[in-house]
Amino acid sequence: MTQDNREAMIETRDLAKSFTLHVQGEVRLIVLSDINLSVGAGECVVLDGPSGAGKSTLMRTLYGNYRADEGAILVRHEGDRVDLATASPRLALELRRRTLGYISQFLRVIPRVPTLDVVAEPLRARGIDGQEARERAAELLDRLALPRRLWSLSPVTFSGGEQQRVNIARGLLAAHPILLVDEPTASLDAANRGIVVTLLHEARAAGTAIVAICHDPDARAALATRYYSLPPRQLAA
Ligand SMILES: Nc1ncnc2c1ncn2[C@@H]1O[C@H](COP(=O)(O)OP(=O)(O)OP(=O)(O)O)[C@@H](O)[C@H]1O
Repeated sequence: MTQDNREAMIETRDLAKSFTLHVQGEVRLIVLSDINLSVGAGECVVLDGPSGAGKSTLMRTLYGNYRADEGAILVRHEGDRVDLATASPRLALELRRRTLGYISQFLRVIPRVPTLDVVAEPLRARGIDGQEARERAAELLDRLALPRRLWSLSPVTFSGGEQQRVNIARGLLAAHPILLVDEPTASLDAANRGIVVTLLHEARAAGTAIVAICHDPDARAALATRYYSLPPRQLAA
């Protein structure tokens, strides 16, 4: 099934983003222009384009970390269609809590919080009881083969692959209907890559719409239901 015969969960309309380099003579870099991307429930669209094409910039703009210069980011949120490009900070936060998840490549956490609580936090933020949230976090950490002896420790000192699995568990636990995933397998060995691919397949089967950046050829092929090529970039204005 393609995006044409299902309703978009997230859709951009003529999205544009540039950066102005204030300390470098006000040079303006046009990174994204005319981005029209539409992702339906159960799809995984992998972003395509050479290094510097703007894949990470698009992900950050879709999540609202970067403000779009032009265009719309239409997100299906609790039965409504919301434009994240113009949403209030309060609505944007609510969207992130319930609808739009982001699994970034690197873990950023408050020091001293145990791993189990780091993973359980998105459920707690939705008002789910601490015990239940921790039990669900534990199931996912088990599936991701993160040793139990690490669960009571802060992940700040974990290895790259351990941190990545904590990040993935945290990002998947809340089962957001839309998931932005940046290099989900970059730091993982083959066995763990396989587990992550399976978990993302399960999310898709449950109807999650996924946008991913993934350089690893095997993981890309396993994850993608479709590719989106970023249009060629204009040079500085
Ligand atoms: N915060 C920023 N300020 C200024 N320029 C930026 C900023 N973020 C990204 N850029 C520029 O935007 C362009 C696209 O970068 P981006 O990281 O989105 O590319 P990418 O396709 O993800 O590349 P890669 O595959 O190498 O990770 C680059 O030329 C980069 O220098």
